[in-house]
Amino acid sequence: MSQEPDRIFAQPLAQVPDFAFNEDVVRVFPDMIKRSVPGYPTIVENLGVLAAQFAQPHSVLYDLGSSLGAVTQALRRHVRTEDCRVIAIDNSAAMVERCREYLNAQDSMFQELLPVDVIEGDILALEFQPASVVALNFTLQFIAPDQRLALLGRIRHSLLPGGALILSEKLRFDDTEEHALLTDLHVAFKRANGYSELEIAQKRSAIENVMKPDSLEQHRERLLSAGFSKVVPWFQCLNFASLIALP
Ligand SMILES: C[S@@+](CC[C@H](N)C(=O)[O-])C[C@H]1O[C@@H](n2cnc3c(N)ncnc32)[C@H](O)[C@@H]1O
Ligand SMILES: O=C(O)C(=O)C[C@]1(C(=O)O)C=C[C@@H](O)C=C1
Repeated sequence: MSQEPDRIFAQPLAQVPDFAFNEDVVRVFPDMIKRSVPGYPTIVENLGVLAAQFAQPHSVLYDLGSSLGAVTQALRRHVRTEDCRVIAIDNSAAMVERCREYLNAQDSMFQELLPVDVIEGDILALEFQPASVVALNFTLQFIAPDQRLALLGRIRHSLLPGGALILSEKLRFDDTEEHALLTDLHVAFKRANGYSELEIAQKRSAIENVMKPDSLEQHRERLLSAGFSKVVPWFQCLNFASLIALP
């Protein structure tokens, strides 16, 4: 389980392909996401702390778009509620394979962790079981915009009283100046983490067709349309935020 530094976009590419969660990305993903998403370690750890407040006995905790299982590991570090289990799901075979290795390593280091199932599958086709916590940590932005409301509706339907959806996303801003300022500051964050101008530019063109961020207002309105009763932002660092949505 070697972890490599992210150099995926370091060399000039004749044509930048669309970003995909393939084996090359899997190899560098922990480094990539930490150096690309301001606040990522804080969000992940506190997602576990939040989840412990919402977890209900005898229920499922979902990690949707689990990648290498960082959120699942945080859930297992913090949630002690009786008879809960985690279902982690991702449609990238390479991510799922490596995620299982990481979780086996966590199992061998700690006792009495929540049981976990790691499923290779599409969250749009998932039949949800009654859930107390659903985490969508930087996953909804990769779902086609016209599928987002239906997915959130199905999540809302599966949530038990007292549970919560925790949704983290990159944001866009309707105010042009605010959008430009926070985009520039995000570029400065990447530069400070060692990414070159070339890496930043090529990554931008790789993700622009596959990742479509919404504004905070769009998220709030869509969550309310999906049947959630309350939307509470609990974290924002530059143009990345995390929200709690209550059933
Ligand atoms: C930015 S990563 C999520 C990061 C991860 N949640 C974390 O906190 O480390 C987005 C993930 O969503 C997965 N994904 C995208 N669309 C999906 C879908 N329809 N069904 C399942 N997984 C999906 C991708 O394969 C990728 O691993
Ligand atoms: O906006 C960017 O440049 C990003 O790298 C963001 C982001 C994300 O938010 O998920 C995009 C793809 C990678 O998974 C890691 C980070």
